[in-house]
Amino acid sequence: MPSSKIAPSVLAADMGNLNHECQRMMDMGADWLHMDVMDGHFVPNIVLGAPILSSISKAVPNIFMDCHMMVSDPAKWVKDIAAAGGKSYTFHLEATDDPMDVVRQIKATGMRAAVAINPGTPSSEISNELGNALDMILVMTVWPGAGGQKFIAECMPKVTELRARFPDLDIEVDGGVGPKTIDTCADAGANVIVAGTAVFHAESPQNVIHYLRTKVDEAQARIKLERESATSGQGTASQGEVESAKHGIQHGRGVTP
Ligand SMILES: O=C(CO)[C@@H](O)[C@H](O)COP(=O)(O)O
Repeated sequence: MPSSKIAPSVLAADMGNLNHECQRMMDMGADWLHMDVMDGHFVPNIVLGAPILSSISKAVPNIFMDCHMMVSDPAKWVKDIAAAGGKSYTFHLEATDDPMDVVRQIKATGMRAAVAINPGTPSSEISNELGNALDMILVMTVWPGAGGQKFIAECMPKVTELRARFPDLDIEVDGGVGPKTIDTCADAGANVIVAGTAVFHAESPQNVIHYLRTKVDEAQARIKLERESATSGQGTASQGEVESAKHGIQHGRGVTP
């Protein structure tokens, strides 16, 4: 069962104080920091880049930079982002005709490899061969390019389909995700949660991070139970079993946060 990971999106941070903002989120319990890199071509905006990421990785110990590359030429930036301290490299399926080659180049640097799909791209575009070569799939729940947009709930069936096909893969959602939309994401099977506005602009980012994590852990326990019931031929897990799985989480048993 993939563990929950909460990744505040730095796009919503105070851009003049990035080192401090990243450290603040680490102190508040973030697992990863989601770094949106935009080239002004794949999307209309220009944000971040390897020199800035390098500076952050030197200033913030133990940071895990989850780099979301909204760029037209994904292979071009692989080595630079790795050298800057990137730990995970997500490129857009829409930006390349040869995703397997980009994955190979990412893996050669030691980074984790991930593919993102836009709201208009069906999950069937991710072949089994590609999915099995990845560490993570990112299902965009807004059109990429800006923070603070409205969550597109119609993307959720893609998360459900991908979770069924790749039970152990990290599946990330990004865009308009926060306390009001986490249930639908978690129930569909997402375990990596990117949240920009909802976390950085919260009165208590710590509480929001904790809430998002709890919702994912509960849903993952339920999904696991349902999968086990289905494979053991016992049918669907009873409501009592689901409740007891949740209880285990609330009391810190059985599930690693
Ligand atoms: O990649 C993107 C937007 O292109 C996201 O990472 C946003 O930055 C998420 O921001 P919120 O919708 O959570 O404010």
